[in-house]
Amino acid sequence: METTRANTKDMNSGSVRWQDYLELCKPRVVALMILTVVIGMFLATPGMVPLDVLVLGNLGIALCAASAAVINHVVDRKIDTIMARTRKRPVATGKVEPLNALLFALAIGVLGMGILLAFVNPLTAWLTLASLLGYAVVYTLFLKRATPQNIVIGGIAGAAPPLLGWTAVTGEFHGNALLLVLIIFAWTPPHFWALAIHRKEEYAQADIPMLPVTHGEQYTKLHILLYTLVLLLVSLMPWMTGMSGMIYLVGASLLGLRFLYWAVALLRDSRPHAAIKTFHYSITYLMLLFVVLLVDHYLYLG
Ligand code: HEM
Ligand SMILES: CC(C)=CCC/C(C)=C/CC/C(C)=C/COP(=O)(O)OP(=O)(O)O
Repeated sequence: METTRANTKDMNSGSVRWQDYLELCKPRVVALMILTVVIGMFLATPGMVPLDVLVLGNLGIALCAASAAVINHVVDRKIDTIMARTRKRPVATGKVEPLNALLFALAIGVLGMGILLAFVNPLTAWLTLASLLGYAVVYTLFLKRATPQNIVIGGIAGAAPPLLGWTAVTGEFHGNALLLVLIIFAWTPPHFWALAIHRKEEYAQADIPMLPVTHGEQYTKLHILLYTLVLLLVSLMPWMTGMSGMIYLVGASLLGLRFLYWAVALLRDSRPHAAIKTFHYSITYLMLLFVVLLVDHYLYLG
């Protein structure tokens, strides 16, 4: 038994590659976050974002977000082995030792914070650290295992990136930046619960109290629809407040109505694979919504 475990470990740790460390950083999630950071930066100023803030701000924030993602892999290594979606992750399989992953998280986290403190500003650095701890510690270690509202509360940390971009440029809070945070906050439940419906059995097996497990699929689908309605309303606020113009109004409405279509299809079970399709659409939605915000910012038609 011992020999087998040692052999497996040798086999796994012998083939550690840099791609394993990259995977621990959840690069695609961080990439979308950085898109919202960049757009938060551009919306904060009528002109050009200073190049040093653009490059170093995004680098620092990305390193901290990646650090949080690595810690998430370490904390979740046991439950990750139970779920098919996460079973092959480098720490879960033993390919990367938890201690090595933690040291990696510490290194990139300290580097990210150092960059933000030295070259951006302290407000952005501390808000980024709060998001890092909010996700890696508050959400992953406590909320995820404690309540089906885990992702609603944890969503505050995930929603912060556009605010981080804004403060990186201006050094202060602004209502417009908080509107962008509110959009991602309202988007998170439909984004995640759609996937959680699709993966309900796995979460149940791992004993994680995600909403479809604790309250059933129909209840979750109803809440996805309600949050999608809130999202549609909140996404129109940049236009209502005069922050964005007609291009944004049209874009946000079309994207939001499409989201609503999927939320209704999911509730009525009228399309095959509606849950996973809603999840995929949520990502396209957020990406396009922020692109439209940027286009509108520079081509403002009133
Ligand atoms: C508490 C908040 C959030 C939760 C619980 C959550 C949950 C998840 C989960 C479980 C996945 C599947 C990952 C996988 O298959 O390995 C996922 C994928 C994804 N999430 Fe989220 N998410 C949250 C917030 C965000 C935010 C704020 C963003 C970006 C702004 C984001 C962007 C993405 C992207 C791009 C993917 C696809 C990743 C891929 O294809 O590998 N998520 N999310
Ligand atoms: C500094 C900063 C901006 C930090 C942001 C933190 C961050 C990377 C948030 C990602 C959100 C996310 C993918 C949650 C899923 O975790 P999960 O554990 O529920 O999903 P999993 O089962 O796929 O690991």
